[in-house]
Amino acid sequence: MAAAGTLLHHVPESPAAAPRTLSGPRQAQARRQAEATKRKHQASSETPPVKRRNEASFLPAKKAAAKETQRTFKGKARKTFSPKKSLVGVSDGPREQKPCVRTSSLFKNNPEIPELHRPVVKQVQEKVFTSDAFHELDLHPHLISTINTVLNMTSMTSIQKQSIPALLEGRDALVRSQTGSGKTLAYCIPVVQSLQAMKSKIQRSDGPYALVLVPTRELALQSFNTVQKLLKPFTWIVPGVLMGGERRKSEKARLRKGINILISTPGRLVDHIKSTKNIHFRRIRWLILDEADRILDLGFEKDITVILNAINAECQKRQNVLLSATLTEGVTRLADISLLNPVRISVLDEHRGQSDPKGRAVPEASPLPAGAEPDSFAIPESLDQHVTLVPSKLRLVSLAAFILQQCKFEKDQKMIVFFSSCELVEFHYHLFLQTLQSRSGAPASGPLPSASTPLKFLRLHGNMEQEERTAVFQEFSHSKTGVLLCTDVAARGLDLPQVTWIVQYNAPPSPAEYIHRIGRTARIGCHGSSLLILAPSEAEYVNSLASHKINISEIKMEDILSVLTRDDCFKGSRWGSQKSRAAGPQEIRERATVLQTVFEDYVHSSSRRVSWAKKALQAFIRAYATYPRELKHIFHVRSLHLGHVAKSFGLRDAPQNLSVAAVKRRKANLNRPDLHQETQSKHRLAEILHSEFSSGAEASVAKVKKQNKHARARQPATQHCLQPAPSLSRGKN
Ligand SMILES: Nc1ncnc2c1ncn2[C@@H]1O[C@H](COP(=O)(O)OP(=O)(O)OP(=O)(O)O)[C@@H](O)[C@H]1O
Repeated sequence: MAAAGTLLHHVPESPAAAPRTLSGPRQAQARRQAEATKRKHQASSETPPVKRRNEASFLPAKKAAAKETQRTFKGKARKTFSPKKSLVGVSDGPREQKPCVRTSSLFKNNPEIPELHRPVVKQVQEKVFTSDAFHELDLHPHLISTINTVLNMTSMTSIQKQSIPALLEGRDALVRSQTGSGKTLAYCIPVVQSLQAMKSKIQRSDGPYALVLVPTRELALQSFNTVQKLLKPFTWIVPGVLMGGERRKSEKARLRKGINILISTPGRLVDHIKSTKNIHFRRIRWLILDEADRILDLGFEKDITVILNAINAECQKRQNVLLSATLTEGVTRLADISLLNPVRISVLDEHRGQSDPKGRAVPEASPLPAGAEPDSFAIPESLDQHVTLVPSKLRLVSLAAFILQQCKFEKDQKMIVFFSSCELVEFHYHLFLQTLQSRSGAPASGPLPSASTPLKFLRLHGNMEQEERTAVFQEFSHSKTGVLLCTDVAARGLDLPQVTWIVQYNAPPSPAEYIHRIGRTARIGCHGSSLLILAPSEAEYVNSLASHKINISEIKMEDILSVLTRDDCFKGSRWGSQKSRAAGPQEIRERATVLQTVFEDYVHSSSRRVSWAKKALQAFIRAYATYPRELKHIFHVRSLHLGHVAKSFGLRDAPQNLSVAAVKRRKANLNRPDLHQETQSKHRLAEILHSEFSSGAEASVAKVKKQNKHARARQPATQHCLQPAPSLSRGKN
């Protein structure tokens, strides 16, 4: 496979540039063509039309764009190398053997980018820290010294100051505070304090006293690490984590020996409830649901029902705590059923403004104030949120340019890019690895751009082996720079230090997920930024966010693409001999086209890669079809231009079979009116969520899926929709 350096030449500059795949008369012919092109090309680049160079608009009206394109190198290249004769592909050979490639009409026929009339809203804000120290709490002195010396923390955060005393009183609680505000310790400290103080000293063989459920394996590991640190002085209390992926046998052995504070993902725990004899919940005193709204969500309902039934069968009295940055009324209502007179703890601005003009947190836990909107979530004050509107064809180059801008030309940047599915992560990871990372910092010509940092890409999603997932998680955690491409598996709870940028390449399905994704930066008072990439047809999503008091400012696409002028890798041949000129819109377009060509060449260099890109495109469309009903008017598959979207997967044309498949599916649906569309998309969403957050017992999951499929086929259609968990369903009715 060709490295980036070899790819970044789109027009042959010399006879030697003819691809080595040709020989004899064809090669001579190609040479002649190349020379002719070069002459024509040079002629045009020597006298670039003044009008074009001074153009103010980056994305001109259709007509102008079409005219423009004919005169640019794209037009020339197209004219000289008609598709039939064009020598598609990449070269594995030395750099002088430059491929001549088909070019991409990136800037033609794009929809107009609308003016973004974003409403400015006042975001809900919370104060992170208090001036109160941990030693002011009634905690065991060894616990306080562990917090001070092992965790290096002295003052409490607002949510800790409110939660710890309330939980130590033995109350059930709903805890809501912004992302990165210290909710983990807000429940871990009371759990450890209460267990170490038990009159009859805990034995390992007693089994679990506290059960902590979290949605993902990485979060399970992270929470386990925190608990383990807090337990340093209390060696007789044993923590343990069940997170799937790991060998079930060793987990069984650990369960047999005894785990007193058990941290698990729901799926894995269900797996053990069903298959491990000696798991029991006789002594459970604490049940913690971290990221409670996620855990009580569609994808986990069945698992949670199994777990609650298992616990309720053995122990009735326990303290329940639900935490999340986005606890909504819906979740609260569900929680009311299993919680006993819970205290609602939140650190809202409204509180602060009314009762404490100095902005200190309210000292006592109290219910949400009457006027507070339950679905307006607090966002860290130091988080700058941005949005950019990018036509589908330009999405891929815009994302790549933004990564280059932040992570190559800025220092010490650490970025997380969210995608809607595992396939999309895999596709972009390999594409960027082979085109941007390989030889990154080694442009095809000219010196290294100043202040450039080598790019490092990592990826994380639910279809990876657990060992690799853990290794990536650790590597990205400890790394100062890098780009992590991931699904929502990394959206909740993960505390990855020093993340400076969050990019959402695919819009999230709900404001809550938006909050959690951006919440991976600007944690515990640090500064961070986020970028949401939307298509012009999706611009209204900004209003939808504003209705949840989410304030977001625009970055123009051309400002993102302009970074390409900082790296001569992306130089169009028209500018070949000219040095340091002011970058005009035309040059930026040419460079964006060169970059797109690099991607297209990579994808089209083998049929395997083409089908892989098609699969990724298919996955994108599948995920696009799962947006909830309230967002369907913004994100509807019908509004996707398949050909344009295909470009963002490096495909030169829209795959024919995709649309046929869609039509077939539509026809099939028409034949089966019993399959309600909404039910179907709910199923798809649930399946995606389930696979994303699977227990790790993949074989059994697949088996269960298969069984379910058969069972569904046998059941009447009305039963297809996911039934709410028995114990929770009453709350919904
Ligand atoms: N009192 C404190 N002083 C200093 N740092 C703290 C304190 N409490 C927690 N932290 C640190 O703040 C970071 C965020 O904490 P944590 O992960 O618990 O946030 P969170 O509220 O659970 O976030 P999310 O909603 O995203 O899950 C962690 O690195 C944690 O170690």
